[in-house]
Amino acid sequence: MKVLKFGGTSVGSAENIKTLLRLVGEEKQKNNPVVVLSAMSGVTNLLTDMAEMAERGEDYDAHLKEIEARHFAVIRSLLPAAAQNPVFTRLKIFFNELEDLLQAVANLRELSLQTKDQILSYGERCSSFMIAHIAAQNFGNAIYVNGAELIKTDSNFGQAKVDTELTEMLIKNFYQANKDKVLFVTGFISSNAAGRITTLGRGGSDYTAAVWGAALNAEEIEIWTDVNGMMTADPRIVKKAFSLQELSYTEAMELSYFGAKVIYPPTMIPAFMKKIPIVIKNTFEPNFGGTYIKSDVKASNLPIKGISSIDHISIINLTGSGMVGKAGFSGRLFSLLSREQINVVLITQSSSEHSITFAVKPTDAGQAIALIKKEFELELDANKLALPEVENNLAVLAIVGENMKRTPGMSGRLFNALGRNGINVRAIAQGSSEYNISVIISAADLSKAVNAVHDAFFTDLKRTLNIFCLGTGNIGKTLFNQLKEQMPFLAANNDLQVKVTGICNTRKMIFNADGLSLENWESELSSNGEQADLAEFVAKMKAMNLPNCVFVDNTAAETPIEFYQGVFESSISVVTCNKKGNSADFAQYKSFKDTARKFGVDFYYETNVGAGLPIIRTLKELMMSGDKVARIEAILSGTISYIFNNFKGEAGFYQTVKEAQELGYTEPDPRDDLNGKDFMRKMLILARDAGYPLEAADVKIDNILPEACLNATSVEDFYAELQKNAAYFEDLKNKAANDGKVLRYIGKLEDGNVEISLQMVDDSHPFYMLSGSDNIISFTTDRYKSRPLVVKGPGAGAEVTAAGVFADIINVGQTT
Ligand SMILES: NC(=O)C1=CN([C@@H]2O[C@H](COP(=O)(O)OP(=O)(O)OC[C@H]3O[C@@H](n4cnc5c(N)ncnc54)[C@H](O)[C@@H]3O)[C@@H](O)[C@H]2O)C=CC1
Ligand SMILES: N[C@@H](CC=O)C(=O)O
Ligand code: NA
Repeated sequence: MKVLKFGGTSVGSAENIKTLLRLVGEEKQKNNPVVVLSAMSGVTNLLTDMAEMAERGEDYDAHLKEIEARHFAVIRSLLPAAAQNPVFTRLKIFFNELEDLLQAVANLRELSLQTKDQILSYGERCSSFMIAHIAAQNFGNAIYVNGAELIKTDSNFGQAKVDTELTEMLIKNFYQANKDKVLFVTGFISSNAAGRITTLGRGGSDYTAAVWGAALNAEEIEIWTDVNGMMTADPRIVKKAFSLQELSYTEAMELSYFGAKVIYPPTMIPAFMKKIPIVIKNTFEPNFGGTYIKSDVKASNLPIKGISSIDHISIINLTGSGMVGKAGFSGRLFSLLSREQINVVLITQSSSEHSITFAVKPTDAGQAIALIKKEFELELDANKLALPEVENNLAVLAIVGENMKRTPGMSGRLFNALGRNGINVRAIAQGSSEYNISVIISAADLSKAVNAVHDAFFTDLKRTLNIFCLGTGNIGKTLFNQLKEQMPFLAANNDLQVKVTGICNTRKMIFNADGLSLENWESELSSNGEQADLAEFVAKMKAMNLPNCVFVDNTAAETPIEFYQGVFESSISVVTCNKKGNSADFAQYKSFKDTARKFGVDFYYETNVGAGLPIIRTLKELMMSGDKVARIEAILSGTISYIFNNFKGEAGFYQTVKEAQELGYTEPDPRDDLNGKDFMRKMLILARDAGYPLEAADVKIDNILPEACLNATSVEDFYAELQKNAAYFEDLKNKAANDGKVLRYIGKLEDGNVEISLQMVDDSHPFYMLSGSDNIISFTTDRYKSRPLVVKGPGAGAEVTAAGVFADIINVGQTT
């Protein structure tokens, strides 16, 4: 025999009641179930409001009418006319009684807990009476049971404690006498020895089901609700949360205690005592198999079962020598709070015993402080205790699961996820059972924290990276195309989901926490984007407070650089192809690196040198493993490389530069390539990464341009000067060709000195054979002494650059 409990939504409308009756009908084919019912959804709230309105002398009539109307609509829709009358009559009696009670409250302007319980009881009594009668029409042997008469409690109105022995006897006897019937029992309500109505606490209908299940040794207690059982996290916060198949009673208790409202925590106790499985099912999702809460849970490979949270909490800190070695101190403190019904959510105590921190609901904090001041007046006066301090706007996040006990590294994983996302932990508690680690954090960080922690533990799911991208030009656009094409690959092979959560260029900016569409981002940005404002963009990115964020700079501008520092300080990683950041002052370069390290985030800029070629990475790995760079020789301007590889025969210099620009090799301003500045930046960054604290002025640059070209004040003028100076370039070309040589613009770092020079090299030179926009770099190091380590390949162009940015983004993903 099973006990089936249906919650408010499941009894909330005629349509849903039909579904409920079908489910009960199916169960009845096997055995007559006991059916426990809640009030129709929203009715308990209406009753509470009405009681309080009456107490304040306000008019509650509209609420009463609404309750009546909702029940009567169901009766009219689900009962044939001939069968309606007795139900109408009984419900009208209920409503009259309710009105009398409310009138009494209004007259006295006083609402005791006892009266309130009496008022609330009509929610379950009306729904159960009505549904029992509808069921009787469908399958004959259904009866209404006022559960309040069978569940006996103490007189703690509002949260009564069950007299288990007496209750079990009453339930057993009643069931024995009515075995041939389907019982439709009111949830939530009970009565004390004097027969006055008591209630079992909000959510108490689940508890009623468990009490019945335990009394009758039911085969199962089914809790039918409107969600897919218990999930790994609150699905409103974590989109990727998934339903759990199995949980132990303790795990379910811990998860539901901290937030997950799916089941009322005390429900677990009667079920646990008798080892009766609880199954949570979804009335509206017949294909959902249910969450089983039971004792013989299969071994699971999930490191934790879930993350639960409470979003509003205050903490109270007590410090002082008065606590040291005083065995009775915490006893006095917590019995005082419990006596006054202040629920302590979590406690931590420092090992020096100098301080105790505990968490309470914000509404209890003031009273707790007042009580402490009174109780510890002597200690406070003697300065043995400092005045208690309250901190508000906090939240609790807890990871829960029995596997934690067996697996080392769980707390490391939790704190790493929090730390990388810049979430400050105010207090920590681990239950001695090791089923739960709880942290107190700022309420504003809760959503980010739960998502980050979910990603860190449920690694079989796709991890999410949220990227905020500056620049939609040559590189930015290509990156979006590559991301769009590679999404399925990333999902399948890297378990990674990259969401573009913000885009900004010089004109417009747009945001979407769920990810912007990569199909039509351009039209979205131009039609729905707001006016661009970089400071706003960065501020909004921070305010969105998403986990695992990356700030991607695909511009060639100086202004974004000003924001890097603050971005790192907000625990957001930076990926940039913009060389201007790392090639400005050395102090700034160093500060970026130090700040990223301090805040535990990444700073990747592989494309600063040689576009997607693995140059920065290679140098970093050499340095990290203790190698020392003796010399670097390199061709690092893709543009100039292309020009010298194609400025041959009939080709003119001006045309070849134009081609390089059209192929996407040049900087947005091609003068930066031809005047050597871009190359200088790259050499400077390499030198710095190799350990030399150089400034731009330390790099010696050989000019390849005549004075007039260097002085051009616009790109147009520049091109005009190139044309005018054609003879100069022809001359260079011929000189090299006559000697059987080629022109090469080569950078060199040796003994901390950097120079870039124009050279003519013959075929004995290792840099002779290059084509297209090839870059080449040779590292001579302690380890690569007699034969250098060489990296060579296309070092400019939108595809290879965007691919390099893409790889840097993915790398951030690897370590989050
Ligand atoms: N072309 C290549 O082969 C390589 C390029 N790079 C770097 O890639 C970067 C981008 O180059 P391109 O895409 O060719 O430039 P682009 O001129 O085509 O695009 C630049 C984009 O940045 C935006 N932008 C400029 N200033 C901005 C600001 N203050 N706030 C927001 N957005 C701003 C512009 O609106 C535009 O969308 C440059 O820093 C370049 O050095 C790096 C390696 C190779
Ligand atoms: N304009 C640059 C592009 C890569 O950084 C170049 O020509 O090398
Ligand atoms: Na590179």
